[in-house]
Amino acid sequence: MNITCSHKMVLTEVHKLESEEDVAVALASYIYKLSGKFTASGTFSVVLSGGTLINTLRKLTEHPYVSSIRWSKWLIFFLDERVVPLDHPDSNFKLAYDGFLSKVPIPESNIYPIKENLSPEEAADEYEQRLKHLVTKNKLKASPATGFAKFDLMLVGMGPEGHVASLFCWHFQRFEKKKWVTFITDSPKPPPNRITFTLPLINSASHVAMAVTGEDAADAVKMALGKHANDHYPLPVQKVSPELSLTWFLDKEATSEL
Ligand SMILES: O=C(O)[C@H](O)[C@@H](O)[C@H](O)[C@H](O)COP(=O)(O)O
Repeated sequence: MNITCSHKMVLTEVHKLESEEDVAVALASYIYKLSGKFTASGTFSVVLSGGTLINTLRKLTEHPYVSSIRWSKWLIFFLDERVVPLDHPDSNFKLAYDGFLSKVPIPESNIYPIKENLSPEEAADEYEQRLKHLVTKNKLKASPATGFAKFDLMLVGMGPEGHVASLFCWHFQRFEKKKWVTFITDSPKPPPNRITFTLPLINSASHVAMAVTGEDAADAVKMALGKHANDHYPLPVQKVSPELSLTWFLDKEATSEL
């Protein structure tokens, strides 16, 4: 494991693990400990990505975690979402529900999917307004540094060309400074219509865990963590810098270019 501090004093830990199974085991243990810390005195707000991340969470649905986590204190949000009905095969909510949420006792009222039957722009605005309302009602913390909602933990996956959430390299959404949630109608990863948290919202979180596995990710991992990291036109993943800690969970294939 490597530990470094960036200029923003973000603690960055890199766990280089042998296999995807080891990543799932290490991620579950990390989330369990963080959940214990937050739920001892309040709620634990968790933001989920789509993609392989949901399957990587599988250990949380098993012994010992399934019966020892205080699930009733968890609040669930979506880092990005495809603008499709919630029961559509492309929906991140459906993916998360089938693979994780239906297997743990988080109250339904603590889960915040996007609203259906809206355009991408309307869906992004509606989600942003809902987050702002939750901050006003003190159900979500706010970052004193930025005023944006301050989620306790974001669980983030990375695409092979270094995208996170639905913030893609050559798309302007990655440069958004004011909005909390924005939209894209030409996502290079299908389907095209999506909403996504913006970087300022992601970077207002307390903790971010990046779970990345497989050979496809190796080049982007090298760009982000290698000795000669590309600072000229950084990949979206290189701009992830939460308030307290950034923890990478990588398997052998993902670190093969390091
Ligand atoms: O809706 C989505 O597509 C995801 O939220 C997306 O941002 C995902 O996390 C990355 O593309 C990594 O996906 P994989 O883990 O499947 O490589």
